[in-house]
Amino acid sequence: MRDFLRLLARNQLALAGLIVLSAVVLLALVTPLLPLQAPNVTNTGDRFLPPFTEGHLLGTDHLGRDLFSRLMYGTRLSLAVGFAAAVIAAVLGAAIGILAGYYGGRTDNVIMRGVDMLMAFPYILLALAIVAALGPGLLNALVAVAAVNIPFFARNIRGITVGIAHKEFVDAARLSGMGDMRIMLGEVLPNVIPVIVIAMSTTVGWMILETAGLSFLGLGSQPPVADLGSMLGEARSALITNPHTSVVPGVMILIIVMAINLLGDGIRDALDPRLRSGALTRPMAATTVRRDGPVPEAREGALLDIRELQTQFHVKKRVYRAVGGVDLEVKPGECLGLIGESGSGKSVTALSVMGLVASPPGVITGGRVDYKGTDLIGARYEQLRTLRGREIAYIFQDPLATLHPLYKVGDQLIEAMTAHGRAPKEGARQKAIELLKSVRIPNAEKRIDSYPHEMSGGMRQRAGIAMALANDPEVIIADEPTTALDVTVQAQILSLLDDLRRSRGLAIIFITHDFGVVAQLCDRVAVMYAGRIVEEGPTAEVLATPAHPYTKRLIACVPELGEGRRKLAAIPGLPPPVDDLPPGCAFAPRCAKATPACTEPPIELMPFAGTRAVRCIHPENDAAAREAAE
Ligand SMILES: Nc1ncnc2c1ncn2[C@@H]1O[C@H](COP(=O)(O)OP(=O)(O)OP(=O)(O)O)[C@@H](O)[C@H]1O
Repeated sequence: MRDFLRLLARNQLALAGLIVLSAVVLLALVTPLLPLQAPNVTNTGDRFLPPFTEGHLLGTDHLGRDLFSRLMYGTRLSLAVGFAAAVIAAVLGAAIGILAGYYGGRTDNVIMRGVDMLMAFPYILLALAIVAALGPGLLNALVAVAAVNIPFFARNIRGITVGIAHKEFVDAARLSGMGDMRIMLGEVLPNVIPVIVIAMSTTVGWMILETAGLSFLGLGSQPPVADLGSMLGEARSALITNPHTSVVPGVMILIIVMAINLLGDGIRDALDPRLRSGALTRPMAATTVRRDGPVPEAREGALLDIRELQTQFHVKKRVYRAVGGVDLEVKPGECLGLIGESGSGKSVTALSVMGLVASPPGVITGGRVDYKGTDLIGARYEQLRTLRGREIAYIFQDPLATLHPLYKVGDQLIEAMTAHGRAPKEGARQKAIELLKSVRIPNAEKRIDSYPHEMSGGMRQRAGIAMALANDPEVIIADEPTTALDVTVQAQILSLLDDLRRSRGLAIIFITHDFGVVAQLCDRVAVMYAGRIVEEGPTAEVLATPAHPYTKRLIACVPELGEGRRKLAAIPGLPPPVDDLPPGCAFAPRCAKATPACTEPPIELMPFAGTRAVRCIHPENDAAAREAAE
């Protein structure tokens, strides 16, 4: 709540709306206590007095009634009716939406078709029809305004409930024996409340306007009682001769509705974390590049050479240094493992290669990614587009997130092959079947016509690999492609990738948390911590004699079969937040070997034991590694 208020207060327009609305509501609440003239007492001798006449701050209306007093009482009534209508519409609409979305099937059909029928009428006609049936009066106007707004809430909430009703936590609640009502109130409702609040805050202004509209037509508040709409209606005949009688309620309606809308927008932004972080802004086709320093030279012999890569996220005034100067290279036919704790920057490094980090908020602020002599960081979007998928392909952890749920796997494979215009459309289906066979999908001729949801997790992952292979790429970047799979399927996929790189000379960057996978597949391994490479070298050497204390602790965390008595040595503490990295070695606060020198910047990646590199001034196994190297 405190966070929400802080965020709301940061939005100056919303804050202005909040202040104005609070002032109006406060005045409306204390109106009966103020020494105002009676709002409904007529005095025809004082008709149409102009504003600032003595005793009448805003003048008088056509019956000589004090406009200031009528304005205050009218505002009170309009606000009460508008808010009441909003609450009624929100409660009933949300209840209808939750019931329809939760039960689905026939219940959903019957309820939503009823809602559709209500929505098929122009809303003002519907409101007029309801008031005509119930008779004019403020209470009936309230019922009418609430009724015409119920479908808006019902549709919104139903849509969200449909998504939530099939989530795992709802299934878990069902399995724990909870009844439908308890699940709806305890599991679904808390998840839709922010949406209800947002919808209410943005619609309450309409409802005040709609009530004012009905009163203006004489169907809402009845004389002599004033609300803002009826005041406008009564002032209609004197619009030209005595404009102040209409300007006074008109300006008040404008102030209230503007304040509510500004506040509503602010509430929506503060409640939605994606809007705050810029995640909902449409990302650009390629990551923004803002390199201030010199661009490093590429090294000889590498197919893909990442040099001093720096990628940051700029969220408002905060800078998240997700990748802080990463150096990696991979040669044809080589597999490089990239390992590190969650949040260490592995995925952002991989996505930066092809400019796939969402901008905003992502920005590449330095370094070079060299592919066959081309600097991909500085490349134009058109150039990146021709290379994406065709020369450098990705395999992601969750194939469901990359496969389109509405298209058959085969069609998606064919699209991947023909998108770059390399493969002719004829014969593409046959090639797709061959691709599925090459990734060992059984019964590929039939499976090509399956939708992603009809395949098992392992099959989908293989289909993802087939898509990555569709254009015979030179480099594959695999971001934890086996984390979600069981060990047998994982082993099959790893041996498949191993075969492919040997037979096709593919270069693979394999991102993982798992040292077992690294040992099985990778020639070399790079260990990442807090956005930097802390150790790099041939896999067997790094695993046998880890040089960085972090690598050593990371390996010690891996359980070993048959070593049930060994105590797993968890690393104390947590990685540092990337928007507040410590100076010097980022691992120092968690390292048993740390000395004051470790906290003095900078600590470079230094050559170690011939073939390796380590970013540490007190490396482990120093002597052993040197001996092994000799
Ligand atoms: N949109 C964003 N805004 C701010 N920070 C972000 C954003 N996206 C990623 N980050 C930060 O960048 C850092 C690196 O994230 P990244 O996804 O590369 O980690 P990772 O090592 O791949 O983790 P995992 O193994 O869990 O996938 C993290 O600290 C993350 O919080």
